[in-house]
Amino acid sequence: MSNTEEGKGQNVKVVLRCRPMTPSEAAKEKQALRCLNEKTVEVSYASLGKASKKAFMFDGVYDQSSSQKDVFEHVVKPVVDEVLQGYNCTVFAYGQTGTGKTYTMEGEVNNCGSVMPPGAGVVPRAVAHVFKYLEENDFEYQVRISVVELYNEELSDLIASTDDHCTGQLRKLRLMEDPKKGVVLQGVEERAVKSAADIFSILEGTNKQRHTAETLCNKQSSRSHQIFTLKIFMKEKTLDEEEVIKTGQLNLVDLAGSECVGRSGALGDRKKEAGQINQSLLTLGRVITALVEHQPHVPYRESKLTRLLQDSLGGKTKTLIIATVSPTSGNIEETLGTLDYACRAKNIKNTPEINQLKAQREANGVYLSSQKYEEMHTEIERLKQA
Ligand SMILES: Nc1ncnc2c1ncn2[C@@H]1O[C@H](COP(=O)(O)OP(=O)(O)OP(=O)(O)O)[C@@H](O)[C@H]1O
Repeated sequence: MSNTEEGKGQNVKVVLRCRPMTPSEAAKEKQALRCLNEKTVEVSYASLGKASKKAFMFDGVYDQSSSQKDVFEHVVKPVVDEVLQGYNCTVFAYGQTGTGKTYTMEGEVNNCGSVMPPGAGVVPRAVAHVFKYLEENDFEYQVRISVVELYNEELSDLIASTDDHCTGQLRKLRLMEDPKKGVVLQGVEERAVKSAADIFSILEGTNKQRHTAETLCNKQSSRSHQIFTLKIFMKEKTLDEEEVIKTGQLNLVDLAGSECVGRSGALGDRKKEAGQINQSLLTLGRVITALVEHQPHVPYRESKLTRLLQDSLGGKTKTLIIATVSPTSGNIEETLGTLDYACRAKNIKNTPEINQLKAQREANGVYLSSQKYEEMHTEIERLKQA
């Protein structure tokens, strides 16, 4: 994602990751997916009794042999670097249940220290990369995180719920429209953190919280969305001793399993699927269609997920989608659905802006208007004292 495209419109970036076969799949199923090169995948399937093949192109294709480190270094690290430059960025994992969304986004979160375990996914690696950068550079910074779960159109604050000492009740949140900030999560806990280790220990708590609640209300992880947000405020001095304030926000989203939607649902057959499907995921599909087809109305307001992530789809945020698929012939219909969906999403255009301000970019950073500078300065001071 290049800075030169700022303000001009930039397509959502979409990469594909295919997980390995499990031993039982390998014993009885055929491989239906083949990576032809680093950007193209070919799928083999039967259509009307005839063997067919179809190729799909993405901004990157990661096959069964790709490691967690490969995916982070090639695809996500450049996005995190943009956040450190003062952009808002979102990374979504989208795909059928069991195809590796949680593995890709979280992977092994426990035991992450200065050396990442090979299984560590996007979240711990992004966190470690952010703090390495902040600690290596000599400037003031503030980092705050929130962890929110969306299930059945109900938003819960997983950090605040952890403080409720395992009552099994999740702290509910409301979405509100703020005239200045747009859609905000009223009362969400944005926890100030001083190190990557602080975040890893919070995530151990939120994961436990999620599992406790899951057992109590018989929730399936494949039906809930999890949104991890990291906000960074940085105060730097230029060579001329001028103060520069940058802020960046990174949203890392592990979506619900896409089979909850079904292909007919994504096309708008609302009646048939009502009550069974995930409203947010269904609306996400409709929002993508509306944006790609340049429809006059984009139905962001029809679900909480799309309201929350409105800026990531057609807005000022830089967005990356990691579509995950299974390689087996048994999952071919879902795989084709994911590939179609992900290909369409490549056509969404965002118009990234630094901090959503008309900031002037110069060699040493981002210069803000004095009024905005004062606003941000006050906000940083407020956060420090909180
Ligand atoms: N690239 C991969 N390499 C090795 N194992 C993987 C990979 N992707 C997924 N797996 C394994 O496959 C299983 C399912 O993965 P995961 O739970 O991440 O799927 P999911 O898409 O998040 O499912 P759900 O929608 O139900 O939450 C896990 O045991 C995971 O460890």
